[in-house]
Amino acid sequence: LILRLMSPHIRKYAAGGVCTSTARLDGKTALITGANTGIGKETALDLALRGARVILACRDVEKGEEAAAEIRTRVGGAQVEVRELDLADTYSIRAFAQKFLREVSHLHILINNGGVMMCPYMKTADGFEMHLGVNHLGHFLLTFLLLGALKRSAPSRIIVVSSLAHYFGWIRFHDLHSQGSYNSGLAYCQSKLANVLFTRELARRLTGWNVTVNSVHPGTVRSDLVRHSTLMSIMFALFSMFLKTPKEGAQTSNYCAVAEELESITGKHFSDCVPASVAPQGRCDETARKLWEVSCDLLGINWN
Ligand SMILES: NC(=O)c1ccc[n+]([C@@H]2O[C@H](COP(=O)([O-])OP(=O)(O)OC[C@H]3O[C@@H](n4cnc5c(N)ncnc54)[C@H](OP(=O)(O)O)[C@@H]3O)[C@@H](O)[C@H]2O)c1
Repeated sequence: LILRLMSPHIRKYAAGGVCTSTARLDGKTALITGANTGIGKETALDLALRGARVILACRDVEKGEEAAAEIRTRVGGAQVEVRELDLADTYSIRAFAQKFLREVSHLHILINNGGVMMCPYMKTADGFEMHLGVNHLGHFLLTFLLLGALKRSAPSRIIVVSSLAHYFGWIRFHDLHSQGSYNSGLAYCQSKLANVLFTRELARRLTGWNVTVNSVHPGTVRSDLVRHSTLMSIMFALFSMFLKTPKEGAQTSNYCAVAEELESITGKHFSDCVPASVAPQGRCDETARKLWEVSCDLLGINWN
């Protein structure tokens, strides 16, 4: 009863920051990974409402088309399309990028949103541990392949959806793929720390290109992300009142994608639509550079 009475206040507190920018995106192209559900779908909806051409990059095209249809019914004249992208397969990422560059060519907003959390030990098609492979390496390769389009379209923005969980992670260079020991929670945290370090190093390398990159923590959001963990699913169900809705969770990504005052802000971390602190291990340039080199080696790319 007490919780029920307090519910509106709890919800107001849990909702967090709101993106108040009214910026329009007519003529701009935005690409969002993992956009068929959760935070990604709401981010796509917001960008479509602002007039952008929105590309939903999804591993399951059918689910992507359902999300696109929903966006079209909510936004008259929405320019939304679905393209297949499996972040757990570098072949799929390369095929996606090749087709994208051939058919779309310009890209003003890239939102690296798709992700997995606390899944049982699994490997990607290329043999990478799943969290590292999807959440970090998949987006690392995608960004590398699309960077030319982002530079051509500048000013452009990259948003990396990380998490507060990066605070609990460290990069286990000696056992990056958790072959020695595996803890699904730590594997998730490592991948989210990798997102923050990637953002830091990429921002440094993009100086002068008018392409910004920032990472975000969306808040704790009611979504399917916890599907692999029974414990987390129960906790999320019990405390759902304290969690953000996906729409609320999308606010910080939207803010970083459109806010006029962020035009030249890069290499930062945001939460609730304001700058947020980064864990000490996420501020280490040496680790960021080493992770960059290791990622390039794993993916067989030369990104100087
Ligand atoms: N929810 C939270 O509390 C929270 C907190 C902090 C950070 N985040 C981050 O926010 C982002 C979005 O999470 P969410 O809460 O919206 O979760 P979600 O509802 O589970 O959405 C995740 C999206 O990623 C996609 N995805 C998973 N594996 C993929 C792959 N191999 N290739 C392409 N797409 C793939 C999923 O596709 P399918 O539908 O096909 O599985 C889905 O579209 C994630 O990066 C997550 O780490 C979430």
